[in-house]
Amino acid sequence: MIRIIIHGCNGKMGQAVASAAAADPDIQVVAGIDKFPDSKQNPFPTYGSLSQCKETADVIVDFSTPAALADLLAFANERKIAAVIATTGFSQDDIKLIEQASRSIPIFRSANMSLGVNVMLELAQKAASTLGDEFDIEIIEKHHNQKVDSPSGTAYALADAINQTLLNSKNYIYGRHSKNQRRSKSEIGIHAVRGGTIPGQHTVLFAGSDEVLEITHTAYSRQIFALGALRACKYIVRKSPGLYGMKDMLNEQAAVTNINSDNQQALITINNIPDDTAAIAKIFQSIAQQDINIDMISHTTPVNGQLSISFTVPRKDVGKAIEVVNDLETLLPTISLNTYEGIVKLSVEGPGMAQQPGIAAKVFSIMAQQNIKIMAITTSETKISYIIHQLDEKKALEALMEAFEL
Ligand SMILES: NC(=O)C1=CN([C@@H]2O[C@H](COP(=O)(O)OP(=O)(O)OC[C@H]3O[C@@H](n4cnc5c(N)ncnc54)[C@H](O)[C@@H]3O)[C@@H](O)[C@H]2O)C=CC1
Ligand SMILES: O=C(O)C1=N[C@H](C(=O)O)C[C@H](O)C1
Repeated sequence: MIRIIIHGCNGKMGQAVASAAAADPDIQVVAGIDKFPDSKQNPFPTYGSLSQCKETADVIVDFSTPAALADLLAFANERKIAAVIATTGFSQDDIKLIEQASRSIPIFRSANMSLGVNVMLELAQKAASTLGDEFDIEIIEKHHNQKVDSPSGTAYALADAINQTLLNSKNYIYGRHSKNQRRSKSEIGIHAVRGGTIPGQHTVLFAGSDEVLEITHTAYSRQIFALGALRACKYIVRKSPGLYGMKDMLNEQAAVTNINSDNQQALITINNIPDDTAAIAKIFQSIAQQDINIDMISHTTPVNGQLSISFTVPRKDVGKAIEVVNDLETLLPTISLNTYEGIVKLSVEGPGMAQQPGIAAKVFSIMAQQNIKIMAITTSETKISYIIHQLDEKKALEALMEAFEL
């Protein structure tokens, strides 16, 4: 159970977080803080200031106002509890304060807790990297008539992400009222619309010659932000001091999304190959000439001028592959061959693996605990593949699935 304090609990978002928390069996709201503590009836103690709050908590979640930041950070630091900061409208000095505090406590900060906007940030960066030099970029955000800060924190986050992709070559222009001059190429225009109850909409518009690309995210309720904030609480509570954001959380959660096993492969190891690239090329050329498809390749570093190479081929082609290697013995007399047909290739993959250290350590620790021997390993940015004996397949898969909660 994670115990949270909601800072700004009587506001629109504070109330949305309280409702989402009530429906989450892993979260308990131990207290709320609000400048107007009596403006709502809450099922948890509600105080007018942080200094009155004596409840013990794991995380403080902030949807309040930038003016409350210093007290919030002092409270979290004194109690040594993590903070999820969702408030927007911070100044550069405020952001420095948050960075400073994150040296002592774990802090999660995001101007937008929804999943969609965080995918949108990446889409906008991708579009900017292709279109940015030739297309004009404008950001339009629409929010309810109670919103105080303008432009929205999300609009800034989108502009910053795009500008970073474009090597900070753009400057921001906020509206064009009374500017009687043409738009320059180096601008990102940012425009805020306020009205009614709109929970939040952001559009990035790439306008080119005779074509326009628009990327739009629409929030239909505040629940998406509340659920994102609770997800952030569960993430930040087990972190060491530092500043974290949605990208860190989503990458970590996407570090391993898939585990596959393939028992249609055989492993071939060629030992004592001369440490000569031409010899390695010759081996793979000969195999290719027989139309044999190779999957994994791993090799040892040379010792005494010789190395070993292991690779997998479809089981049906093992006979052909052995013949090829035997035929090479005249040209490469030192080589010797081992084949293993009773093997399985396991692949552990996930798009966030590239940004997440420790996945290989976790995978192979699990294999070690299960006493499973590893016969070959290859990796890509998003995948670790390795060979084990087929008798170990079931216990390896069960242990991996449990450890990565798949
Ligand atoms: N990161 C995200 O995904 C989202 C962020 N927000 C941001 O959250 C903030 C709050 O938004 P809303 O709930 O719509 O505003 P709101 O005005 O409805 O709520 C703010 C609450 O904070 C309280 N408050 C003001 N000063 C305080 C202080 N010194 N100590 C404690 N409480 C104080 C107010 O009394 C109010 O109840 C805004 O900055 C908004 O932009 C809003 C939605 C999503
Ligand atoms: O104030 C709001 O409502 C919202 N604020 C955040 C922002 O400023 O970007 C996030 C969301 O758009 C709703």
